[in-house]
Amino acid sequence: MKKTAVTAPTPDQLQTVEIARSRLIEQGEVPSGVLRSEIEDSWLRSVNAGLNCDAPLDLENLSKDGIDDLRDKNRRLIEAAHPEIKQLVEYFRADGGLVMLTDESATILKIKGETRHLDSNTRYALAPGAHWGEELRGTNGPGTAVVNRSPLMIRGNEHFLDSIGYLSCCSAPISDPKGELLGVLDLTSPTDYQNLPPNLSLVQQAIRSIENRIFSGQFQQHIVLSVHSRPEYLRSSWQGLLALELDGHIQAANDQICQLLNRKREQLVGRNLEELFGVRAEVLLTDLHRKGRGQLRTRGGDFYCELLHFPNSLPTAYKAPLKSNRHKASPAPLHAPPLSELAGQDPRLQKGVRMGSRALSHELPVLIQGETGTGKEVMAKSLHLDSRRCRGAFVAVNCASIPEGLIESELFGYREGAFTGSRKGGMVGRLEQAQGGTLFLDEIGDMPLALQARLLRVLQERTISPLGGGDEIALDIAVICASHRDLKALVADGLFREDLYYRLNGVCLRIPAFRDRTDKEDFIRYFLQQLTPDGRQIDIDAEMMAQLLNYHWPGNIRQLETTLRVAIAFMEPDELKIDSSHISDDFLEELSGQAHAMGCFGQHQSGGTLKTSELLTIQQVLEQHEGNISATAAELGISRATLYRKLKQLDDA
Ligand SMILES: Nc1ncnc2c1ncn2[C@@H]1O[C@H](COP(=O)(O)OP(=O)(O)OP(=O)(O)O)[C@@H](O)[C@H]1O
Repeated sequence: MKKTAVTAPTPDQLQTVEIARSRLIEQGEVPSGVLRSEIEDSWLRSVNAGLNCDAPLDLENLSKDGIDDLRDKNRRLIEAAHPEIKQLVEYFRADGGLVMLTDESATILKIKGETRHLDSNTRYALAPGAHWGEELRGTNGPGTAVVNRSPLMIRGNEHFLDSIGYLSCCSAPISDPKGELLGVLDLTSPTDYQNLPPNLSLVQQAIRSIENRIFSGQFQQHIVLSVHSRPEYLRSSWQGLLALELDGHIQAANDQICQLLNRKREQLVGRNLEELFGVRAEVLLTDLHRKGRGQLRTRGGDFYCELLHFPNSLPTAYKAPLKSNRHKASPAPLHAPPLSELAGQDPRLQKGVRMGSRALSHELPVLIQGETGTGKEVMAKSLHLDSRRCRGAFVAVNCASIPEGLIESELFGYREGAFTGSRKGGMVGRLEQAQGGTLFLDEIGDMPLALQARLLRVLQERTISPLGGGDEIALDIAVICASHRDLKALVADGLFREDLYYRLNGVCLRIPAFRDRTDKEDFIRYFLQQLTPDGRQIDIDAEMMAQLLNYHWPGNIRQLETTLRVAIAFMEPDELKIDSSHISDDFLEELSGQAHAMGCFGQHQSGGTLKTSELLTIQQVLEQHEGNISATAAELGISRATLYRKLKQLDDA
């Protein structure tokens, strides 16, 4: 998106527009060099299109069927823009703001906000299905933004038509990941010149969030990285985005990353990560899975990056064993291994899934605890598919990733007036979406305290009343929660409500860290088979297997998955055994580094490899948290006292 410098007009400038307008009306010509250049160009185009300033507004809008077709065609855009439109409408309601979304030809798809100040002709012309192309309505926010392909504001009588001279617009184009125009977001309000520049910034920020959402949605089958030169902007609306193939080829880049790297999109797309940043994809991915954050180096400076999305890895072979009629009534097919396969041969996991399954059948909530990447969400899905609610929806909510201000409406929904079947103007919350099925609250430890009280009430009373009032709805859902943080420790620190903890904790399942599973070798072979796309029978060389079994896997199954997928990708079609040539140098170094460390520890310790690997993990997590004891203890799921005790062992070792 091009940058635009905008300021509020001075009284002189406003008078200049008046004079230019008189010239246009009286002499039929646009004076040169008097108006802002984008307005002058647009007025000229309007005159050349044969328009007059007093042309009528009440042109024919699209029929209802036409509007439905248009909305169908633009469904992805409408859904992606929904949260920002809602926020802007709420923010500007008191100022008489109207927020509209148009398609790429400036036809209105959606318009929300205050219309009381509009005259009836304008109200008719500002409705879904009305076309605001510049050739029809002259200079106007959406129409001119479509022509200019850049954000702009149009102040009062800079509009070409006299009849809308009492309005001002802030408009900005929305583009897809290839840079193609999708539509325009526009904020129209009664003329208030002083506030226009900040309003335009808000619209531009909303556009960035919408484009990022479209980007992530479109590249579900790819690796998506969030990139920025400053870590605090990762995962924000300012983030740069790159979509990659597993081998590091860049499939798409958003506007922000082009600006950050000072490159055109075509200089990024189609090239390999290694060419641009000197790092191979598998090395970066290993790093990202291990540390959560990586670095990309360029001559112009270093950039931080985080993994936003890794493609859903469960291949078809993995999805097959589910009973055939389970998904019939599900809103979307859900894939997860059957409980027996999920538990493998590990007795603790086997007991865990038995208890979880029993708890759900007795309508008890299930709490799943385990380090990141151990498979908490997979376990929740498998439990759901094994339960009597398997035909209902499985609705997952990540409490850590929804902004605090939105989590309440996301969970409980809201309504405009009472609900009838149509949900116009309202939103069905995630709790209600899970009706008849299972609600999975991931990272429950990150839920804000105020909302914890509301959730507790819902779980006790089994009813919800969406924001905005209306009838209560009786809930028939199973609830599974998960957290990698030790909820008991959070309760002790006053960060999690004790009553909610006991309410959620019908049964607590602890998924062991991968390093602690007793069936590691079997699982690695089983998983390898599931991940091999073409059904080849791939095996692992004995030395390599020994190293994998000794490794401490801080990223657990998620990290194992990346390692295996990368290894498979680097095998020649006729190769059938994974050895060190298929593993990145970086990871090999880490594997052998650990082997060395294990050897050293082994000489001094009688506790054996489990103990050693535990200490190594502690050391690593401690480093990640820069020595912060509380954070390390929370991540490891142990108390601070236990951590101190274990650190003493580390010193003694
Ligand atoms: N038993 C399993 N079989 C196959 N794949 C699994 C299994 N467990 C986990 N995975 C894979 O490992 C990855 C991480 O799993 P999942 O997201 O369920 O972990 P998590 O514990 O919920 O992680 P986080 O705490 O980071 O949210 C996923 O890609 C998932 O497909």
